[in-house]
Amino acid sequence: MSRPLLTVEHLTMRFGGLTAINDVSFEAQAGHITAVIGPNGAGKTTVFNCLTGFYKPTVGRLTLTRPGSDQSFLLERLDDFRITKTAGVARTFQNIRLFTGMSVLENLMVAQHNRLMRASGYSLLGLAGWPSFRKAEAEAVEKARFWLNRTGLIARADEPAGSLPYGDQRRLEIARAMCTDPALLCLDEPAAGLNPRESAELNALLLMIRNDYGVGLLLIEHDMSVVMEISDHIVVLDYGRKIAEGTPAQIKANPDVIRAYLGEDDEAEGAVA
Ligand SMILES: Nc1ncnc2c1ncn2[C@@H]1O[C@H](COP(=O)(O)OP(=O)(O)OP(=O)(O)O)[C@@H](O)[C@H]1O
Repeated sequence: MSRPLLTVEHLTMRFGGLTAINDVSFEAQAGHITAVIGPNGAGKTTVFNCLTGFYKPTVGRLTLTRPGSDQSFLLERLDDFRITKTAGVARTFQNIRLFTGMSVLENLMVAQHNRLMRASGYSLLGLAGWPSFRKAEAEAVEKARFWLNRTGLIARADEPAGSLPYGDQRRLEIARAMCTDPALLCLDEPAAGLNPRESAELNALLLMIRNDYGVGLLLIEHDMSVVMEISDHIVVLDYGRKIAEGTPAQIKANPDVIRAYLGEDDEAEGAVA
C-alpha cells in the first residue's frame, strides 16, 4: 500500500503552561477528505498552524509524501514558504483573506507570483519582456481562468474580490489555493457563514477537487452537514487530545464523541443529519 499523504506523529504544541495539542497522531490520504472536528478550543486550528509553518511544534513529526514520488518532507523543518512551494501544502483561513481591492483574476495571479518571478529571472528587464516570462504569464492566466471556471466564478473575473458575495469569496479562496497545485489542501472552516445553498455548493466543489484532481483535503469544520456528508475519515479532538477517529458512521455512533461534542439531544440529532 502507498504511503499516506500526511503523517502526523505525536504532535504536541505548548504555549507557556497551556498544552494546546497533546500527543496527537493521525494520517490523511491523497484523494480523501479528512476532517478534524471538536469543540471550541480543542486545538484544531493549532494543528493547521503547525502543518503550515505558522507554529513550530514543541514535539512531533509531520511528514508529507507527495503522491507518485518517493519525496517526503518533514514539514516542521521547512520554512513556511517552502511548505507551500516545495511540499505542496496550501491553506485557506477561518477569516477570509483575499486582496479585496484587486480583481478576482488578479487574486489568482498573485498566488502564482513565485513561478512568475522565477520566469522573470528576478529582474525588471525580465518582467518587461523576456519570452520565458511572457510564456509563464500566459500559463498563469490560463490556470487562473481554469480554476475560475471550475469554481463558477469566471463571469466575475474582473470584479474586485471584495465586492463578491460571501460564498463566492470562499470559493475564490479555494481557487487561489488550487492555483498553487497543492498535494494537500487545508481548509479552516470553509462553511462558516454560508447559507444552506452555498454549503451544498461547497460540498460539490470539495468533492470535485477530491475526485478529479486526487488532492488530499484536510478540513476543520463545525458544520456537521458538511463533515458527515463529504468526509472519508474524521479525527476528533477534545482538550488537545485525539479522542476518536473513523468513518462518519463510526464517529456519529462513538459515545466519547457524542459526550464531548455531538451531544445526545434532539438538537445534536439535527446537527449530524
Ligand atoms: N498563539 C497562542 N498563544 C496562546 N494560546 C494559544 C495560541 N493559539 C491557540 N492557543 C490556545 O490553544 C487552545 C486551542 O486553540 P485552537 O484555536 O487551536 O482551537 P480550535 O479547536 O481551533 O478552536 P475553535 O473551534 O474555537 O476555532 C486554546 O486554548 C487557545 O486559546
